Amino acid sequence: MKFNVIALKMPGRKFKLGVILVIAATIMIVCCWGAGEDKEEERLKKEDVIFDIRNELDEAVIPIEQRLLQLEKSAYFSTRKIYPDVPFLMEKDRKRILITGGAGFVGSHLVDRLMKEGHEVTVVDNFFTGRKRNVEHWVGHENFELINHDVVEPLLIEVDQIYHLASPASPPHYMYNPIKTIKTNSIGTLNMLGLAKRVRARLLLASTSEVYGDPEVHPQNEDYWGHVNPIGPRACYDEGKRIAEAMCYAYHKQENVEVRVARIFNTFGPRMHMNDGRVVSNFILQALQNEPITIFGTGTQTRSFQYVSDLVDGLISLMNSNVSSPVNLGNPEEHTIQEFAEIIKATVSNTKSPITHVAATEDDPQRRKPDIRKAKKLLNWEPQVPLSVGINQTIAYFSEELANSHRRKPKPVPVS
Ligand SMILES: O=c1ccn([C@@H]2O[C@H](COP(=O)(O)OP(=O)(O)O[C@H]3OC[C@@H](O)[C@H](O)[C@H]3O)[C@@H](O)[C@H]2O)c(=O)[nH]1
Repeated sequence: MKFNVIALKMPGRKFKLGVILVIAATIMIVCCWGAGEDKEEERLKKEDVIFDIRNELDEAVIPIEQRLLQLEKSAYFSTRKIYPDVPFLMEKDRKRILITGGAGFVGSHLVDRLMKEGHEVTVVDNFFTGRKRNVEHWVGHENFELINHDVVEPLLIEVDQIYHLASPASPPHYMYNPIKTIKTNSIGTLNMLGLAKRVRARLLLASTSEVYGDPEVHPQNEDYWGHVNPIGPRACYDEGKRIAEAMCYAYHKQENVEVRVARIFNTFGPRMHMNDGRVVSNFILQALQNEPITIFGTGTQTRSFQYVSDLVDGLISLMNSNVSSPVNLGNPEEHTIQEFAEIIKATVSNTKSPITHVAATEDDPQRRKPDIRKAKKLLNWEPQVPLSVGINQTIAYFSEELANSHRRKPKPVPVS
């Protein structure tokens, strides 16, 4: 408008100047306009580039985020343990139970049964022959506790019942450190009886058919006093268990401690140690690996084998009974060791193992078969699992153990 005013006031030259100014202004405006357009274009381009980068980043990041989420979920579920079903017991029915040697072969099966009944179970084990893996499926459960402790040292813990199983039980294991075996069965039992006395708990001692030694009475009933060599290689165990029984009855008489004594005959089943050294695990492992089945001596010596679940039933019945005198727990089906080797050979499919004889062991009991009339009458207990069923379960267990141990074996280093 100002240009026009000038132009109007000064016609001629002034008009030209006005026109020039108008043109210049227009050019400026157009230029500025053009520059503005360029900037806008640039901005849009930049936005496009940013958009593209974002898209590419999203494409790369989203799968990573999803994978992380999956990993988080799986870590959560793998650390969140699924326990076997445990019923809720009312306070008056729920017992606090201590199992010494509870990570061992028999002990761990007893743990399973008592946990599944809904009791509070504390395991004490020094892991000499026991293994954490036998009870690891309960670790972390609110009703379960695992204590690494040697019963040779005193222990103070509030419980209602004590199953005292702590002791090596296989001949090569208990002979490996005979002094320790004696200490475990004598001092260990003394400590547990002292605990039972203090907290007014009932104690069940896992004694053994070995208290009958190399028996002159057949089958062995609870009244038989036994035939034990007190200075032989087995003495650490059979005399150890005899003193443990004597201690139980001394505490019972003198201190009114409630005691139960189970004389356990040969027992077998899953969770026996690969290096257990007893006849059942030895023969099965030899047959599975096509190695010679080694009979110690002539093979005419006899044994009667019970499956571990039957023993667990018997132990619980005895603990909860009012029978304070010793009770045999075993399966009376008797076999010579030669027969037993043949049974294993016939049951392990496709085995090429020959049956061989090696030197007899010193003081090996020649005949053993439990008289279980007392358990039948007073506990209404007798074994339920036939030998063939138990053997098949145990073969399946050791096959799996062998497969796992081969998987775990390190690969041989190639020779360069
Ligand atoms: O490889 C073997 C192992 C063992 N045997 C024989 O098989 C028989 C049984 O021997 P084990 O080692 O299995 O067990 P034992 O009967 O000698 O002792 C057992 O008795 C009862 C329990 O208290 C104990 O678990 C254990 O001491 C013995 O006659 C033994 O000499 C073999 O012929 N070959």
